[in-house]
Amino acid sequence: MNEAYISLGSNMGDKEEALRHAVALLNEHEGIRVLAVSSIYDTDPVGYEEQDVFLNIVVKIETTLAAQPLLEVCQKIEQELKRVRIIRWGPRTIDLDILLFNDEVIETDTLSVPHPRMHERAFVLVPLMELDKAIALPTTKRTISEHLQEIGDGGVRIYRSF
Ligand SMILES: Nc1ncnc2c1ncn2[C@@H]1O[C@H](COP(=O)(O)OP(=O)(O)OP(=O)(O)O)[C@@H](O)[C@H]1O
Ligand SMILES: Nc1nc2c(c(=O)[nH]1)N=C(CO)CN2
Repeated sequence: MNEAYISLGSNMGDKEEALRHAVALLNEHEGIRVLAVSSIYDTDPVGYEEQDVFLNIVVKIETTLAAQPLLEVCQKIEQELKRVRIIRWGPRTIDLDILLFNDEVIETDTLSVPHPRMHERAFVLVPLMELDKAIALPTTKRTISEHLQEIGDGGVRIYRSF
């Protein structure tokens, strides 16, 4: 059995509904069980700033899937939510990123784990910290709380519990 952490973010339409739907779809997959979900956080956009605020969460899962098939499930969920939203209620979006997969370091054309930008993103570290403070990145050998101390909380604030 593998253990993984996935970051989910949404900044269009009914963001909370998109997060809840994506978590339900993950949990409905026969090879995936959602073990824990962080609170929902309100986060200012990082990178391209001329866009709406995000809601972000992190989930902890156990899975019989290897990392690459797990990525494919995440991408299918992204497509599914985009497709449904566009048809029914206009554009919506959701992003799923694999943060950690066991304590493995994976570097392929399609997948980098740990996610290469996770340790510089408060919208990832703050919710992840809620689930597991002590976990260390196999690349930097530093804990989530050490990385968070370095970058600060970035104004990330709790929106509500999941
Ligand atoms: N750990 C990972 N989790 C999810 N996708 C990954 C990961 N590592 C590499 N990728 C690749 O990244 C691509 C997704 O890129 P996308 O344009 O959605 O990036 P983004 O989510 O906007 O930005 P960022 O990667 O900085 O969060 C996927 O096609 C996937 O193959
Ligand atoms: N606050 C926040 N900013 C972002 C996010 C996100 O999920 N939350 N995702 C991005 C691309 O993956 C880029 N910027």
